Amino acid sequence: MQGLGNDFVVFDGVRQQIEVDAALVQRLADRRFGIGCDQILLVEPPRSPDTDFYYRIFNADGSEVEQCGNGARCFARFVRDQGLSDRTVIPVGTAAGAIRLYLEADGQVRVDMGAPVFTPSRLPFAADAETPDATYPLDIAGKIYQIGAVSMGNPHAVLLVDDVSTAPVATLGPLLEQHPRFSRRVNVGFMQIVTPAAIRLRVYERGAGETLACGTGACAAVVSGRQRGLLAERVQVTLPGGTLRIDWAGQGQSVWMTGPAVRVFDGEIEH
Ligand SMILES: N[C@@H](CCC[C@H](N)C(=O)O)C(=O)O
Repeated sequence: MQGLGNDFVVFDGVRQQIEVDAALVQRLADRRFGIGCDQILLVEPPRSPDTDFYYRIFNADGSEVEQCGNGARCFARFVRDQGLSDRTVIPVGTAAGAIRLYLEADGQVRVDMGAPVFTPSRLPFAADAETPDATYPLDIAGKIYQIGAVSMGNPHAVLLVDDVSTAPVATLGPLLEQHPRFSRRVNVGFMQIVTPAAIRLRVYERGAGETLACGTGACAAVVSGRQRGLLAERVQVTLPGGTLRIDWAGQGQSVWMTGPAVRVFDGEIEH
């Protein structure tokens, strides 16, 4: 499946027993020797009575993580297409808490991603104290960059750039992803503000490298832009793979993400 070109192998772990480990994920995610994907998603039975499913996410490098926005939209499309659910509103448990997926009449999927978290220790990010705009100076290879630090269930660092097309994603991305102040690594967003209602964004993802789109990255960028007083409540986020709509009313409120989710092919894996 794919959401704006951020691609996934999705497993039905409700009807079949599946053991996923890092070696299997790395093998399947390999674009030359495997199927190829940015993340592997696992649909599992619910772990609490207020949810219909449990959603697990593995990066291409084998690491299991807390949240994935584009994957959440694909998750909704998958459980409907596979006949695992006939609902249009689907509550789903994740390692980062419950989210709600809404299958819209026009084919788009809208997701209540929950409220962002700014407390540095909850990303985790090493900082003396939380700042009002959630930005922090960070020394990267001897140069100071001002980054926004936001958790959308998973950790994000957001940098402002003048032009995303020339942003140093391939060089600065990995240095920031592995920065020692982010003890569990971090997803790195490079955000260009076009107008208060439109941004361009590229994301160097933890455990996957630069992807064509990152849903939680889009949410984190809009939240960080709003915390800095630069963005409106509704923002069109243009990523290399397409456009997402992100809505965030402010502190304590859920971030809403709306966009497409596409099944590319079905298959069986022999083992
Ligand atoms: N592509 C995703 C995010 C996947 C997880 C991320 N790389 C992490 O390690 O937190 C999205 O659409 O949000």
